[in-house]
Amino acid sequence: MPDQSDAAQAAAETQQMLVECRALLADDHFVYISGDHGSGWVDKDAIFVDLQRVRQLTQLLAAAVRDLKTEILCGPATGGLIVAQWTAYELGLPAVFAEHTQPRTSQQLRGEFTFHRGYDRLVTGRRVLVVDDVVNTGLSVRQTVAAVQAAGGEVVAAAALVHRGNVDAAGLSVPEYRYLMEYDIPDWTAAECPLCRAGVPVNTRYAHGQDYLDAQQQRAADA
Ligand SMILES: O=P(O)(O)OC[C@H]1O[C@H](OP(=O)(O)OP(=O)(O)O)[C@H](O)[C@@H]1O
Ligand SMILES: O=C(O)c1cc(=O)[nH]c(=O)[nH]1
Repeated sequence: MPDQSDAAQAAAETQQMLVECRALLADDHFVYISGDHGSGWVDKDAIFVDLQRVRQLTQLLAAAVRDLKTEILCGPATGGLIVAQWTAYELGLPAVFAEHTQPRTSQQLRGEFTFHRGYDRLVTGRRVLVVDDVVNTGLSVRQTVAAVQAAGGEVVAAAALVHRGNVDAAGLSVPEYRYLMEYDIPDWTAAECPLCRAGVPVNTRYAHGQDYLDAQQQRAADA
């Protein structure tokens, strides 16, 4: 376990890098992959285009998980895949990814994460670290954990660059959960969203706003 001053230093460095690339968005109306809504968004796409920054962030994450005696890393595609691969490189370990190949439905913005490409065989009997870029409701990590366990892997922990403040290790179904920084911005289920009630337009440039509006239209057409 990294000591507290190292963790505080890593959080400060992470926050500074995310502010520099304008990845921390607030005071708007976003739709998340879980279907929840919120006023903030961690724009990981602004991080991933700068490989020096990805390298620095994943060096910090690697330092935070080095003691876990992991044998292989696994992330949900797409953001988790990128962070899992770069972190694995820093640790000198292999990495695989889970992906959602089922199409989006009018009820769900995406399908479930499962293994393809024979990657299930690479986690069988191994100590696995599940890695995501941002953990919000934890749905993506939980589905990835379930895929690893179904394949006979042992999940030792989950790790992320950014924790949105909504879930803990128990909620992720993992023994330990480590992250570099917390960005705790309000979010709600779609039904309880005060921004919807106030008529604030959904942001369609970032996050999943456009898919949400398309699905709404589809439901109206199906009714
Ligand atoms: O904790 P959760 O509620 O599951 O939310 C977090 C997930 O949402 C994002 O993925 P997203 O589907 O937005 O995009 P991506 O395909 O670019 O990773 C992010 O990369 C995490 O995987
Ligand atoms: O819940 C999500 O989908 C999510 C939230 C967030 O802040 N950033 C992100 O990339 N995904």
